[in-house]
Amino acid sequence: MLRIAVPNKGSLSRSATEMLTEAGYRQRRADRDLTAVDTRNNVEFFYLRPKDIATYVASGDLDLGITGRDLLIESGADATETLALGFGTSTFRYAAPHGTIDDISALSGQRVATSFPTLVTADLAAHGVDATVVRLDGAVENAVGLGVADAVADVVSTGATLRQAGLTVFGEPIVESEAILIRRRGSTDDACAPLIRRLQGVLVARGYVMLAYDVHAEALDRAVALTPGIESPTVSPLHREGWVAVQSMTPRADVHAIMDELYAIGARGILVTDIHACRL
Ligand SMILES: Nc1ncnc2c1ncn2[C@@H]1O[C@H](COP(=O)(O)OP(=O)(O)OP(=O)(O)O)[C@@H](O)[C@H]1O
Ligand SMILES: O=P(O)(O)OC[C@H]1O[C@H](OP(=O)(O)OP(=O)(O)O)[C@H](O)[C@@H]1O
Ligand SMILES: [Mg+2]
Repeated sequence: MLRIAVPNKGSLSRSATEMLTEAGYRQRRADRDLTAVDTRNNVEFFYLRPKDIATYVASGDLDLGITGRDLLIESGADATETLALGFGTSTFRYAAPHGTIDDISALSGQRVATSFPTLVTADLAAHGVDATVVRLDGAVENAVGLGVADAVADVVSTGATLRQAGLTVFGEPIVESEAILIRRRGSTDDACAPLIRRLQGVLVARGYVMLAYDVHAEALDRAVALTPGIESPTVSPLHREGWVAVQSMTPRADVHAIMDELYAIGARGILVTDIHACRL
């Protein structure tokens, strides 16, 4: 039976469970459940702290796991990113009170509070900066105001927490993070392939819509250039002389602009439908 690690709480938990449900897997019934067995698909899910997931996957005790890219780097575990999952996006950044530290080199000799000490120690070393890393468990934005640090390095999503604490980011983002699917380094177990393919299918179903329209055959080349699809669009004859019907998978983010352009070249009956599941 395939064994998969899923975040049990925190920012990634709900979206991870939703994505697995969308991929056709049975998930836990209650938020407090720590395991769930999907007998139909022969998969067992273990709900774990996202920070611990890389450790379980690297040891080989679990086959695959969902965690954050920043957490994988912080863990130093022997696991690799297999698939970016498109949710839980954040940046990991340095911040300090406005008008104090505004450059990574200025961290020299200063104290940096973080709950990601491995990641921050490595980044400071990469910049040749000798600073003291203050290890905290969370709420690190308070550390400067309370006097235990001069700067922080933390997850930034909306930036609201930093603003409230009177802190401003500086330097390039240390990590651009999102939820990722991980597996043990060097693992080539074929048993993992169906789950990976299903999650890829969910990403495509979420990222694309099915676009259908009618267009005069004379404008077909221009229409197909706008809607090339993934392989190639389906073109079928219409009863109406000189007209064809086109069906094409189109990136969701672009669909309204593409519909405007299709209309402008004479396409009509333009319909957009969601894709519920997909295997390319
Ligand atoms: N707004 C956010 N706050 C914290 N982590 C976020 C946020 N958005 C995305 N993430 C990602 O979620 C992961 C952290 O999840 P984790 O569950 O450990 O912490 P959390 O969401 O802060 O929960 P808690 O601190 O309550 O345990 C990281 O990969 C981080 O990049
Ligand atoms: O940019 P924002 O949208 O404000 O989000 C970022 C904040 O959210 C997280 O804290 P969390 O709520 O997880 O608390 P914690 O620090 O105790 O982990 C993170 O550590 C930041 O503090
Ligand atoms: Mg947190």
